[in-house]
Amino acid sequence: MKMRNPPVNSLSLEFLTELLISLEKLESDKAFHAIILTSDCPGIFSAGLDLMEMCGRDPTHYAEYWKAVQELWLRFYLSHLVVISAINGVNAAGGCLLALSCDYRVLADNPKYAMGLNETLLGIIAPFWFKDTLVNTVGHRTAERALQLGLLFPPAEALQVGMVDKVVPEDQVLSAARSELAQWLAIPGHARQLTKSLMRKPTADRLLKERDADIQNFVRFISRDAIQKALRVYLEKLKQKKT
Ligand SMILES: CC/C=C\C/C=C\CCCC/C=C/C(=O)SCCNC(=O)CCNC(=O)[C@H](O)C(C)(C)COP(=O)(O)OP(=O)(O)OC[C@H]1O[C@@H](n2cnc3c(N)ncnc32)[C@H](O)[C@@H]1OP(=O)(O)O
Repeated sequence: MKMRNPPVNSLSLEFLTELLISLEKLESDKAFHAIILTSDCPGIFSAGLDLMEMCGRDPTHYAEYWKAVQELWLRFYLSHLVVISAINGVNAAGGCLLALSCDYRVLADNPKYAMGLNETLLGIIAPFWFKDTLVNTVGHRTAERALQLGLLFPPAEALQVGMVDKVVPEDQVLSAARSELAQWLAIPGHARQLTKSLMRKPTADRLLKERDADIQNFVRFISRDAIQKALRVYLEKLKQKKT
């Protein structure tokens, strides 16, 4: 699955919906057993959630957007398919969450390709299920420091803290993902799927039990004047980089 939403693969409502539909199609076709998730945007895996969806819109839109973000995470996190990410670019926040929801992560060795949950740098907060997904991957202490400081880890550090499983030269990222896949596909499917569910269901269940409350929290939080201002300032900084 090659993500293509130029220029930065930001996860707009339309793009989230496309990803969700593609994933559902693959999952319902018995011929498919695995997905390699990668990007078609040079140097960028994903810039994360689309800030334009969270800025200057009305509460109904925020609720619809957040429901789609939840849906995509639940679907990826609990997918019965083997999902491996071949991370071939910088990967921030919501994009990093997608990669963390995969079964295995290969990252291209380029110091520009940092990844992490950098929400605090924007003046916003990673929700509990983003946090839980990171804790499940790198452990509590590393997650606490990474989340508070909004750290984006370059490849060597991402590997060292366990945020990715392998770092390879840029031109080998897809072939490394394919080689890894062979090992996962050699395991009897039902045993691997049930084990994945055993490991992940408690984390997913927490959101499933509190989905509506989580949407309401998001809408309340994102609608605050101070948060809207912080997001506008951040977007402005991104645009000013060019001048
Ligand atoms: C109580 C709590 C309850 C609930 C929680 C509440 C709320 C918070 C939850 C929210 C969780 C949020 C998750 C997120 O994912 S937020 C997004 C974080 N992403 C980032 O910080 C990345 C920002 N982007 C960049 O750093 C760079 O763009 C990047 C990816 C390094 C690429 O750099 P470059 O190639 O130089 O490209 P540009 O910066 O020039 O960008 C091109 C173009 O794209 C626009 N853009 C970039 N990122 C985004 C984005 N995430 N959304 C929308 N648009 C984006 C950028 O502004 C440029 O636009 P232009 O019009 O100038 O061409």
